[in-house]
Amino acid sequence: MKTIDELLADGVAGKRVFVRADLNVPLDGTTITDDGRIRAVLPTVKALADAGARVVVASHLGRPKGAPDPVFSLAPAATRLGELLGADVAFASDTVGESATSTVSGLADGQVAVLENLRFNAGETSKDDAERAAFADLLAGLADVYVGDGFGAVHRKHASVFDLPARLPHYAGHLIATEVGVLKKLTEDVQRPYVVALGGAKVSDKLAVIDQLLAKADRILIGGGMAYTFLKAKGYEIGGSLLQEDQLAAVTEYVERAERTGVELVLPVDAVVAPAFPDLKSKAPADATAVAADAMPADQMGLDIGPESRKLYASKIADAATVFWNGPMGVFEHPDFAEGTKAVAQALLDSKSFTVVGGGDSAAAVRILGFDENAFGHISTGGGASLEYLEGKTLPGLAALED
Ligand SMILES: Nc1ncnc2c1ncn2[C@@H]1O[C@H](COP(=O)(O)OP(=O)(O)O)[C@@H](O)[C@H]1O
Ligand SMILES: O=C(OP(=O)(O)O)[C@H](O)COP(=O)(O)O
Repeated sequence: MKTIDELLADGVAGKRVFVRADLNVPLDGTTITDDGRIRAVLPTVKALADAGARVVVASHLGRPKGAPDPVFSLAPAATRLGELLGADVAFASDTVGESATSTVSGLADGQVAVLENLRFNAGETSKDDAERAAFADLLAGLADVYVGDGFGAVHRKHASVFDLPARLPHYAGHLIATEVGVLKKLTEDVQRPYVVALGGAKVSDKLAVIDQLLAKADRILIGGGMAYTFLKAKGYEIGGSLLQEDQLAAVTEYVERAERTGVELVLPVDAVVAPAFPDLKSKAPADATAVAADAMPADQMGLDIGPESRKLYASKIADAATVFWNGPMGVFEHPDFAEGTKAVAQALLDSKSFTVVGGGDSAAAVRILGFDENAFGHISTGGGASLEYLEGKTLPGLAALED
């Protein structure tokens, strides 16, 4: 894989360089609540701009449905990128249309532009190769060189991640090079006990990775939204909690396989429940109570691991040599459901292990809840991406950067 250092050594002055970033930041309206992913791509954008490139930054944000949707505009991220760079950043109000074309052709050497959300175009995420290729052709028209630096999206076979690099000279940016460098160590030479803590809301994606992780980790702790599919599979009432019905049989098999192979698969013994999903804006009290995992009322939903689970998970992390954690244990954005995530973050810091925290929301949670991000071994900008890398999968966005 060629890195940006080679590109810079060859000279990029005057060239249009397409930087596929992951600027998928958490938003409260148009306010960015954590800008970690924007800061993470700064070294690449700055190095290119300083070298006189015309830098075209592109990203997805959220999961719009292949058409423009103002809720998912990248405009706030473009503004923040400009503030962090200390320079004006142009913003194109579309991705491959008139605004993008004129914005890119108006760039002077050393200037930066951000395109509107890639996922406003159905071709970006299409499963149809031809539809993706057609969109990648349009993107390729905007640039001379491609730099892949959106680590959080390298597990997606999307046009800007997978198809576009094939059409342009391509290089890995600083962020991807750093992320892969750290995660590679966890696949090659992991110190044991190796504990993996999983949570979050992308339940379907994350349940699927357990299949491979069972062969790699010594202990897997299950929290967040995915816990309830396990509890349901045990026959428990889970009320209105998140449920991945089509994976009930798979999780039953995971539990059996873990028992057979001596992997500890640890489930919550209690949960913090409430009658409805909390208001994350007002943060009004949510009528939360802690109940045993096998006593969840049918008219409530599980929104965090409970106090006994917090102690249990901390004890399972305490003697680890390596911990990989992806996915908040609960709806940490609301104070009534943040304790599980806080307890796991604290347990990582209290252990003497090498700690890796992965995922946009997990990394944001660590910072928003007041932990010192530098106290962790590595904070990865990708959750699904780092998990799939640790599974040993070939990631489309990394394969596409190979020579
Ligand atoms: N029990 C739960 N029910 C619903 N949402 C949850 C639950 N636990 C955690 N979450 C949500 O999971 C989200 C993060 O999930 P995800 O995107 O999978 O993590 P990451 O970005 O770290 O990979 C957070 O916004 C949090 O509110
Ligand atoms: O937030 C992301 O992934 P993550 O939640 O696994 O860290 C990436 O931006 C990828 O987004 P996607 O899961 O909508 O493809």
